[in-house]
Amino acid sequence: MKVLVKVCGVTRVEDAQGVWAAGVDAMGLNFHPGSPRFVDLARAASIARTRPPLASMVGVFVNAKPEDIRVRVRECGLTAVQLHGDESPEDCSGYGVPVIKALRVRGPDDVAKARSYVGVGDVAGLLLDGAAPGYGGGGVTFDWSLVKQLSDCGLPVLVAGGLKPSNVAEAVRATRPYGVDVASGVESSPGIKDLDAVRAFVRTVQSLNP
Ligand SMILES: O=C(O)c1ccccc1N[C@@H]1O[C@H](COP(=O)(O)O)[C@@H](O)[C@H]1O
Repeated sequence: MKVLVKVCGVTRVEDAQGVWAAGVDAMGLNFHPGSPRFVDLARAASIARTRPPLASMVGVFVNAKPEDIRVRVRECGLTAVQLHGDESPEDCSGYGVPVIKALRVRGPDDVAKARSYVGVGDVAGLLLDGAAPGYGGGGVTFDWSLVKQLSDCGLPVLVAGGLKPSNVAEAVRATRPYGVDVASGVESSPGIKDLDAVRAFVRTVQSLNP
């Protein structure tokens, strides 16, 4: 199956246009105030208007208030929310769009914990990230061999954390994920996308598709 590409943490309309043109399937808007990729609502809405009709726009949230999430879903036309904090399974519904629950992986127990989100609320996918200090976007990989623990979980699994053009082929071969997600690995500085790197990343993933 085709491996989907999500590029996360776009902060400028011009970057968004270049990212879509590179052929990505999904884009992430980061609503975590602690992130260098944070976008306020007005900026997010203008970036969201660049979304091509069949592409996905995902809002990334960390322990956010449900009403704040719902406002951003509505105002930006988000097609999914990515909950990247300490949200419990009970926190994973009520936004009107599918939820991707992200978990930071230090070892097998964190992957096992991911199973507690399967079949719960609106959880439609799992995302495994490396465990850098902070909540995400830290550019740190994890042990990709752990992904197979979720092979029978019944949900799409995305792999993230420290991916870049030079290692994404290895990650895809090792995990055969539903999708890959990248933030810092395709940037010239935090929040500013390097479109050459985005294109190289997308080309590499596409070259591995059947
Ligand atoms: O990108 C961020 O700053 C961020 C902040 C808080 C939560 C999630 C964040 N991004 C997500 O982190 C992973 C991995 O990012 P990276 O490629 O290692 O930089 C990815 O899923 C982003 O969506």
